[in-house]
Amino acid sequence: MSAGPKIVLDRVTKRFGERAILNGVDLSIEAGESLAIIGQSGSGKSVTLKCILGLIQPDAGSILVDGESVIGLRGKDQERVRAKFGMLFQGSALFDSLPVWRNVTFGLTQGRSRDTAHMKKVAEENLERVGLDGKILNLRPNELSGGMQKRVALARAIAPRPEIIFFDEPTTGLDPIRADVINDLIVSLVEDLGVTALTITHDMASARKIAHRVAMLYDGRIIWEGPQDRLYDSGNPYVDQFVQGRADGPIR
Ligand SMILES: Nc1ncnc2c1ncn2[C@@H]1O[C@H](COP(=O)(O)OP(=O)(O)OP(=O)(O)O)[C@@H](O)[C@H]1O
Repeated sequence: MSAGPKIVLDRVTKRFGERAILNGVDLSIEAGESLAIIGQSGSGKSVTLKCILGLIQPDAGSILVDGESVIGLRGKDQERVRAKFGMLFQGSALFDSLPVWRNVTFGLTQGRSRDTAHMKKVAEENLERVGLDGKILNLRPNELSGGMQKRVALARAIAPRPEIIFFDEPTTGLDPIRADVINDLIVSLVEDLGVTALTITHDMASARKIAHRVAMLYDGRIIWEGPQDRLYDSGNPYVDQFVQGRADGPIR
């Protein structure tokens, strides 16, 4: 493993047809760091994430994970890099046709049944880590509340013990109290498991709580980054307008 940053994006660009979405994104995330990317709808947060995950190929620039270029990887190399990643999807993305325990262990078994007793135990351990009781092992996700589904999705994301976890809008769809419970859980998981975390969100309370550092994406670039406690005191008019949700300001 390299001693440098865990993830580095250098002048990453991506256009779809005529539209330049990423226009030279530079970003560096240290091992064990939690970084949140904020930005308007359509600013390219998900595209950035997909570029790192290898789901979208950037047009130019480089993306390194542990010092290794991840652009254009295929086959075994791609699998090896993807094994470092865990993902909490927006909306949880659980399989309603599978019981909770199979959802949680999905990344370990790829959906194939394998040593049921052992996998149930693994699921129970991971559910415990997110504050859920083993009694829900055999329930289907659609029998659970949105907050519980989010926890099950978190348990699934951590079950393979990834080195890097991506959180895509982790609090979307939750009321402020349940959102805060999820934020607290994410903070403790990141600390306890020592993972590197990258979150994309429009929820400022979540960004401030989850992240050590926040970066704002605007007009295809990272226009500001700083410690989370500077978010409301950034001195940057774009960040100010965005975090305060004002209609007037430099953002059109
Ligand atoms: N595969 C694609 N083909 C064409 N356009 C795309 C594709 N993926 C994303 N886009 C466009 O790129 C822009 C940025 O999308 P992206 O999903 O990254 O925004 P976002 O910042 O994550 O927004 P939100 O906060 O609403 O999720 C959007 O205008 C979107 O329509």
